[in-house]
Amino acid sequence: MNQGIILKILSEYAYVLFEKNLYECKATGKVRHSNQKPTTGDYVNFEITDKQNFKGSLTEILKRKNELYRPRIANIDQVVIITSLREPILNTYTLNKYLFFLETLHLKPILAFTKADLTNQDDEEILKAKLYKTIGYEVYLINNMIDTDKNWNEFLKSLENKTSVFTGQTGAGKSTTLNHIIPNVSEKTQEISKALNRGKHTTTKNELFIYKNSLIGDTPGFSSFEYKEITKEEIALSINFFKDIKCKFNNCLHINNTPGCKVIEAVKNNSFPQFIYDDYVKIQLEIENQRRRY
Ligand SMILES: Nc1nc2c(ncn2[C@@H]2O[C@H](COP(=O)(O)OP(=O)(O)OP(=O)(O)O)[C@@H](O)[C@H]2O)c(=O)[nH]1
Ligand SMILES: [Zn+2]
Repeated sequence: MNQGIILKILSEYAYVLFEKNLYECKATGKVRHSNQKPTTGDYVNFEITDKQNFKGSLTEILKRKNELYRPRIANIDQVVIITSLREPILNTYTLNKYLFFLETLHLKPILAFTKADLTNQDDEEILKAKLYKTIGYEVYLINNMIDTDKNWNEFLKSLENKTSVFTGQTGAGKSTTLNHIIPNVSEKTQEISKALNRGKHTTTKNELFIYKNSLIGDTPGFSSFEYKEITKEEIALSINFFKDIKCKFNNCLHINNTPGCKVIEAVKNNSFPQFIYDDYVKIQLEIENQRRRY
């Protein structure tokens, strides 16, 4: 019995990483009949059935610590939200939407701002990006046009020994950043596929790539937010920086000028960024309007 991790699923096969090799595994009846479907990121027990051709059979899916549904990836340590500072210009509303969504799922967000080379130090976008640091997030300003610099090395460090998933808007630089971390990532994947005799490499939308002791998943972004299942209260209660402000009202949504609300006070006396608060209010309204439609 061996323990490995599923890097991708293609038709009825799960590709399991074990001791630096990828094994093409089929699920045994026991797994097929359980109500758990093998998922990218799953830790699994499997038996090697053909050592030479790297084939095996899955015998058990181990308990998941968490799971994203779109894309389907399990056991995520952190989600890197990739946002461009320029081209397209910083859109904090989309960023904050991702951020709040992750907080309600209790997934750790990391903020990577790309295209730093297209900005100047005192640009509004840079100042905004840096404000996220002051409210407790890990923030990295990235330039993919040069090989490496201090910021880049720090960003790489944040990925060590973890399973990270990249997400972000179209054009933000997800693929470029992944290729910067793992040069020729698609060719490398192809080599593994060749060893498995599967001829042509097929990419899937939820695949984990290997970087040293880490795994990284590039996703097309949470294409549609599942805000439908999230309540206004859940968001208000999940956001870590609001927890730190400690509003004295238990079920406060921190909106509508609620008298005595500590969050609103923090915004008024500039100890909390106004632009993030404004996006928060917008998102709360959006959820309210969504509800009305049902
Ligand atoms: N100047 C500059 N351009 C960058 C940087 N990072 C990415 N780009 C460019 O931004 C464009 C979009 O990058 P992609 O990596 O394709 O973006 P993506 O997020 O994968 O986009 P989708 O595949 O549509 O989701 C490309 O032309 C990249 O060369 C950067 O740090 N600086
Ligand atoms: Zn409040």
